[in-house]
Order: sequence, then structure tokens, then C-alpha cells
Amino acid sequence: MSSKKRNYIFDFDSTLTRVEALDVLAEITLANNPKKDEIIEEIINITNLGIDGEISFTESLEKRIKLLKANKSDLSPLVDELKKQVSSSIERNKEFFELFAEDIYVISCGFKEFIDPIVAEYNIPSKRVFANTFEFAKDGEIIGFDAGNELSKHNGKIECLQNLKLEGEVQVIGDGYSDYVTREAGVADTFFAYTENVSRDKTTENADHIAPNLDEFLYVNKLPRNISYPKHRIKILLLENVHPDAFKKLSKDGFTVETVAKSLSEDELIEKLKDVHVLGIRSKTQVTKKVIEAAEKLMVVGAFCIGTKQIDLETCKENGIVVFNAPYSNTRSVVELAIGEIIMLMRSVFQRSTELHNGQWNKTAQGSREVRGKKLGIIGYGNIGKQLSILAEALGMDVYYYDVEDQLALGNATKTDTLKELLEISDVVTLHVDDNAANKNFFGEKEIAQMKDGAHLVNLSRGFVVDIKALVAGLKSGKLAGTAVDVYPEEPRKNGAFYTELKGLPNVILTPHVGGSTEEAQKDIADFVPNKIMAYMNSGNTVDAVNFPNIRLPRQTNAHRFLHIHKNVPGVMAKINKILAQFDLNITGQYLSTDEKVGYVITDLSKKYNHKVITKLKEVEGTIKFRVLY
Ligand SMILES: NC(=O)c1ccc[n+]([C@@H]2O[C@H](COP(=O)([O-])OP(=O)(O)OC[C@H]3O[C@@H](n4cnc5c(N)ncnc54)[C@H](O)[C@@H]3O)[C@@H](O)[C@H]2O)c1
Ligand SMILES: O=C(O)[C@H](O)COP(=O)(O)O
Repeated sequence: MSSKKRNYIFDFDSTLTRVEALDVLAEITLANNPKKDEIIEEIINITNLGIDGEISFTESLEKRIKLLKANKSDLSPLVDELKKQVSSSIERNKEFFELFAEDIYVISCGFKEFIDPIVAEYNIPSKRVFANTFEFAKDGEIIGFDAGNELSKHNGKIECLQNLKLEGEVQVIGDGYSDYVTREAGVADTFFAYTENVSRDKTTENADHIAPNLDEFLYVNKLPRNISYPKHRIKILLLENVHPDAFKKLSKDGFTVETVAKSLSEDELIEKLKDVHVLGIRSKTQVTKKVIEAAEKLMVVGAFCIGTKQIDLETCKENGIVVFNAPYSNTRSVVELAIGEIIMLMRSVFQRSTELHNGQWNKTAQGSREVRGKKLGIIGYGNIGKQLSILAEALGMDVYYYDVEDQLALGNATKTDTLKELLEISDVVTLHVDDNAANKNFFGEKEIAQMKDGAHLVNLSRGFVVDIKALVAGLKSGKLAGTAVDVYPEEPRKNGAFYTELKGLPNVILTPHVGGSTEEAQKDIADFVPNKIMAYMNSGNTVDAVNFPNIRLPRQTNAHRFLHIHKNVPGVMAKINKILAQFDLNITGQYLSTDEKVGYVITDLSKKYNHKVITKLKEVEGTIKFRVLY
């Protein structure tokens, strides 16, 4: 903190509060006026013209007061309303106003009658509030304002500051013309454009700094604040058309979010991730070792899907990057598509449809069967396989399943001991194995040969699981009666041309990896993954992380939290605790979780401590990442 005396000059309307007070007063006074909306629009218009400097401020004030038709008795409800409308970041940093009470002034072109009671709650006495005052008629009607007050005039804040003759540096924080001209006029040293409630181009263009909230202002000035790091400084990049709800949710929480509709190549990703803290992807983006090692600021990767094999999870872990996914959100969508495709395949519906599209009527029952009573073989009885099992039974199918893990049979499903056994009896085989690399070409010539003649194969799992050449051969030879494929060994990064050897074969349903692409699934993912990201960024929680020791933390209240990620080698914890002891910290909680590679220790401590401890903790050999949260 600078030792030089500094004065902080706050604007009131749309800075300390979220609203323009006279607009709120209009809502009150015009509540029963049939022309209310028209008049309010006119008032807002006049307010903006004044704020932007398009008309003189005196003129704007005179016009508004005339339209308002307000009375003294309207001021009390106005104050009550304004109390509810204090800007969020001002509210959460009340402590700043207490600690720096002597240095804070409010200079406003609003009115002391409503400003004084609001800012009094922030420790700003009336004597440090400079604003206009109303003129009342005998019956209490507001008929004007004190025209002798400099703040009722054009450039009144400049004159007010000149008259104040403040010693030391003067910083002005506001959202409009009357604020930024103070710096131009030389009566303020620095102007902060305050954009938490409104952002005007002219104001931001004329600012030394743009402060999206008070957190940023306090951070830039190294002043005590309620949040360790302003959230808008944390950048989130969402790729691959992630549902817009994710953008909304993360932006609302204060993060700066950018979206890109497609996936990016390795080089593009490296370039883009230079200043990114959180990356959101779906199944296409390859987060390779090279990408991770170049992304120095990266803290979290959110897979807005189930699969995580596109991410080098180990390298992420070694670099202290936590990975989350959405293991359940799109499972129902996949199951519904699988059911639909099983029926379509067994009725040769796509074939009949293609014929008609080509102008050929082919009414036939050949190659068209009901699913009722047929045997469905599910390979991979996990989240998707199990749900499919239930729905298929509801349709009257006889369900068999094979899984490398011991899985409990749901409903009346029958477990087979071997894959061969399942293949030999099933009329339709459907693949729902996970995306682990060992499953590459898991289903090939041998497995197809073991299937019943005229059976069908469905693959909604991963493209590399099936040997496409063997599948094509199986279809061409007539061994298989049809197939539905949603996933391919190579998939393009964005929509456009695509080729597969399966193209043009009869009774083959091809879809472009849309098993999980439903509104419902994407919306659910856009809720689930951002919640995980926010829980980690805001409090350090790693519950459900796929590559990281899981810690569920209580919310910290009135404490600082040290989050230390380190290599899990002997002695690191001892060194950390030795440093904490040396600095005599008042520790209120400590949580540790490790795996064979990393340790994640969280220490909660009371707010007062020697900040040198942070440097010492960062210096501990084996430290991967360290951050402080409060
Ligand atoms: N097409 C899409 O849009 C889409 C959408 C969601 C999920 N998926 C994919 O679907 C697959 C299944 O997802 P899930 O959520 O059910 O996964 P899951 O992890 O819950 O279940 C997978 C099951 O497969 C079993 N398994 C793995 N390898 C096997 C093998 N060789 N033989 C037999 N069993 C094996 C596992 O033991 C596990 O029980 C994944 O590959 C996932 O990526 C695709
Ligand atoms: O892993 C998954 O959840 C599926 O493959 C869906 O991936 P997507 O989000 O890229 O459609």
C-alpha cells in the first residue's frame, strides 16, 4: 500500500448503487399515473443525455424534477429501495469503507436527502458527502433544487473538487461524464470507470482503469478486500459449442468467459491458452502434453461430456490441473438413440426411406422384424448400458450383457461369462464400453464372425473400439444385416465434409457423434460442469475430479485458505507444516488428500498473518501450484 495520502472520491448513482436514484423515485411517484412508462422513458433519456454530456446537467436536472412531481413523503420509500440496491461488490467490501473512512468522499450530482442515509451505513458521514439539495414547497412538494450549489451546474464536480483542496492523490471512481472530466481538468490524478452496473463507451475510453467492480479497484490499489483475486481476471475458454447456459452461469459468477464454436488444433490451442485459467471442451479437443505444458495459467479442464481420454490426465495432474467431466448428464440421450436405432435397424426403416427418397416404392416385410422377444446383447454394462437394459426390457426385449467388471444385473437381464457367449445368442449387439485405450479395435473380424448370421451391430461408444474395415466386410458379405454407427476412428474438428467407408452401404445408419447431443443433455452438462469448476475455483473443492485427489471442503467463513498442490514425495508435508508453525499461524482447519503422484493440502487460517509465509510455502521443494483464497 502506498504511504502517500490518497483520497477516494465515489460517485453515487450507478456506482455505489446499482441504479439512478431519480429513476427509482419516478417509479414511486408515478406508480398510479397512466402515462408512467412514457414519463419514465423520458426521464431515463434525459438522465443519459446529462450523463453523456449531451445537454447541460442543470437542464437535465430541471427537466427531470418537473416530470417527477415528487413529494418529501416519497423520499423515505426511495431510501428503503436504494438500501436494497447497493452494488454487490460495494456491499461485500464494507470493511474497506470502515478502514479508510477518513479518505472516502462521495461527490454526486444526486441529492443529499437520499444519499446521506445510504452512505451513512458505509461509514461516510454527511460532511464528506457533496451533493445537491431539494427545494420543497410548503406542502412538501419538490419544486426545485438549490441553484447556488456547484453540483447543480455543468462540470460541478470539477468545481467541488477544486474547492475541497484535498491533500495528496485524488482517485475518482464513477460511471459518467461528470466523473471522468475531473481527471481531464487536473483535479483528479486517476479516473476509474466503474462498470459494475453500467458501461458507457465514452466513460471507459476516458478512464485510466476500468473497474468492473470494487474488487478490481481494491486489487489494483493493493487495498484490503473481501476477494483474494478479482474474478473477472480469471479467464475461461469454452470450445466446441458448449451450451450457452454454461457461458451465462460462469459469467454471472464473475468470470470472463469466451466461447468458440469449434474445436482447436494443438497449435491454436497453445496460442489461445496463454492467458486462460479454465478450459472447457467436449470430445474433439485434444489436450495433449504439449498443450498442457505450454498453458502456464491453466488450473482446470472441464470436459463437457463423459469421455476424458482426449485429455492427457496424468500430465494435467503433474501440473496441478484439475479435470472434471459430466458422467451422467447425457446418458439418457444415448440410451434413447440406441433404442430408436435398434428398432429402425430391425425394421430396415432407413433402407425403405432411402428407396422412397430415390423414387422407389418397395412395400415388403422382408428383413423387417419386431424387437419384442429378440435378444439384445449389451457390451459394457456401465451408466449407459444399465439404463438401456431397463428400457429395452420395457419394450419386451430379452437382455444379455457382458462387462469386464463384475456388474449387478438390473431387471431381468442375464449376465454372460464370456463375450463369445453373448455374441452367439444376440440378435442385436450394442457397444457401450468406456473410452480407455485398451479398447482400440476391441471389436473386429473375430467378434463379428462370432455373431449370429443376420444380426445387427450398434456403436455409440467410441469410434476406435470397432475395426471399421472388418465391419464393412461383415456388412458386404451379408453376415451382418445392418449397423448403426455414431462414432468414428477419426472425427473432424468442425462441421463440414466427412468420409467413412461405411458410406452408401444398405441398412447402415450413420450419425455424426450426436448420441449425447440433445437440448436436455447439453443443458444439464452446462449446469453440472460449471458447478464443479466454480466449486474448485471459489473454494478449492475437488469432489468428482477425474484425475485428482478428491477433497470436499466446508465453506470458509471469515478465514483465509491456502491451497497447496505438491508432488507426493516424502517430506513435503513436514516442510509445509514446519513453515506454518514457524509463522505461528492460527490454523482453523486442515485437509489433505493424496494419490501416488500428488498431494493436495488445504489450510484454513484466521485472517491475520505474516504474508511472508506465502513466499515460503511457494518455495517448498516439490510445490506444483499454490494459491490463497478468501
Ligand atoms: N455417442 C455419444 O455421443 C456418447 C455419449 C456419451 C457417452 N458415450 C460413450 O459411451 C461409452 C459408455 O459410457 P458410460 O457412461 O456408460 O461409461 P461407463 O464407464 O459408465 O461404463 C462403461 C462400462 O464398460 C465396461 N468395459 C470397458 N471395457 C470393456 C470391454 N472391453 N468389454 C466389456 N466391458 C467393458 C466397463 O467396465 C464399464 O462398466 C463411453 O465410451 C462414452 O465415451 C458416447
Ligand atoms: O463423451 C461423451 O460424453 C460423448 O462422446 C459426447 O461427446 P460430445 O459432447 O463431444 O458430443
